[in-house]
Amino acid sequence: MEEHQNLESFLTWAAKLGISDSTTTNHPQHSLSSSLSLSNFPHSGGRGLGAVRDLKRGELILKVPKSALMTRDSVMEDKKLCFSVNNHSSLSPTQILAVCLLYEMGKGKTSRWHPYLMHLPQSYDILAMFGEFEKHALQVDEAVWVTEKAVLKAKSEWKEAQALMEELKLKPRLLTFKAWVWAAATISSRTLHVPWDEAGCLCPVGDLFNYDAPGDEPCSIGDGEDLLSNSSVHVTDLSNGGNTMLVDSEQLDSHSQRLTDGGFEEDANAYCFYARANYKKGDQVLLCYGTYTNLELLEHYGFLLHENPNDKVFIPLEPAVYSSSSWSKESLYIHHNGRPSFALLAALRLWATPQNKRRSVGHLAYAGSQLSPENEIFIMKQLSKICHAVLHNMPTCIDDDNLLLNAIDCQDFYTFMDFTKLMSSKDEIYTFLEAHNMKDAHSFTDKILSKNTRRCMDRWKWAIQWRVRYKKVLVNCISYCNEILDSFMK
Ligand SMILES: C[S@@+](CC[C@H](N)C(=O)[O-])C[C@H]1O[C@@H](n2cnc3c(N)ncnc32)[C@H](O)[C@@H]1O
Repeated sequence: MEEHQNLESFLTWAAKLGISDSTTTNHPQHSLSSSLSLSNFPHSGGRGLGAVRDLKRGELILKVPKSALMTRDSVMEDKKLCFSVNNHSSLSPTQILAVCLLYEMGKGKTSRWHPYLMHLPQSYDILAMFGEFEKHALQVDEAVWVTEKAVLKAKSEWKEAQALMEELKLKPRLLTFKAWVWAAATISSRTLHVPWDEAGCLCPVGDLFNYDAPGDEPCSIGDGEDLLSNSSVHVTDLSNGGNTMLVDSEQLDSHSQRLTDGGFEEDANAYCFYARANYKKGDQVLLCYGTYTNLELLEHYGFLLHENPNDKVFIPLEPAVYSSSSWSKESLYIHHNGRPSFALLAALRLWATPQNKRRSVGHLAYAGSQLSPENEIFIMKQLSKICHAVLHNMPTCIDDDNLLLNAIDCQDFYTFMDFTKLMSSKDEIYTFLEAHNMKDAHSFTDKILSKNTRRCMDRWKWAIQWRVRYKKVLVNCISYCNEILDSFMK
């Protein structure tokens, strides 16, 4: 009830700032009055925006005036903050935005954005906050390494910003690493790209759209993988570790040739959001924040997609594969459907060609052509062998992972243990039970209801879901190789 009232006052506050989903120019009392409504979508993002009527692709559905956006500039209209920030020029734009956010939080009810700040999540499940145990549950070195790097980065950025935060006399609870992680996660998962600030902006109401991957919409440019990855114009400056939600060039509506997602429009002096598809009344209205692999989604947003057309799986390759062609390491991967990337196929074909013949067939390999049946058979066997080896070296198999996912959903100790008994490898589950002091029915029942344990289990679940997707891609790649090999036998 209280939450509902808070929500109402947030949307009334938003309407006063001119945030509106209405296409007419009258000033509604409530920012969501004619196109969208706030709803819960338990299987795709939780809180999100739904269509209150049928929406047409390309239709303007939400407008957030510049004056309502929370940016470094708008927060730094506060003279004291501005003065102090100017003495700390070595901090990055994202670090400064994090300080601005914590500074505004410290103002409590006197903050201009108080109703908005009250609606931000209180905690996040972003990869950087996965604990030691869940990190290892990822099982893939590359993924564990990404997590470790994210934690180290957050720690060093927090330390660098300490002097400024102390100078601003932030309350002790806002000076903690926990508070910093909260601010960094808010920025990582909610900022939108703006052309004038690489840290991006926080956009009240506009940041309630949940994510849809590019590539699924009706007029996408097919699955011309390498073409597609180049056509994604990331407007954000990722070199700064910034991670603003953005719009891809491939989302240009083929009919109207205008963006079907959103962006800041100078003419309107507002952030404008457009329907990216036709929606029926009641559907969730989604936004594409960019092109992400599942690991990147976990790292920056704390979720993954079971069907992610942009997922990529990297496998260990011999150094000679990397040096056999000029393709970058990042382009040598396996697609979500198990197909090797264009570059991986070409690099393998050249690698399997005797060095003195590579020059003469290079043009064919770079054009994506097979070089000979023998060459193709050899590389398919090699690729399949690598995938088998990676799968074999993982501590658990997909069946065990699925049993583990079922066990994690259990609230009852005995059902939990029934699933465990079916697993061939039980180490992970015992380590978890031990670490959380849940080894018998009594302590299990006690702990399973605690918020902290539930959160740890939810994160553990994300980690397992990620590695299941990873393994499935490898299994699909093996099937792909077998299909090609079979076609040569006919
Ligand atoms: C910009 S916010 C979207 C609104 C958010 N659901 C809220 O309650 O404020 C982005 C966050 O929403 C969640 N999210 C967005 N899209 C999702 C999806 N397709 N599946 C699961 N979670 C999603 C993730 O937690 C992500 O970090």
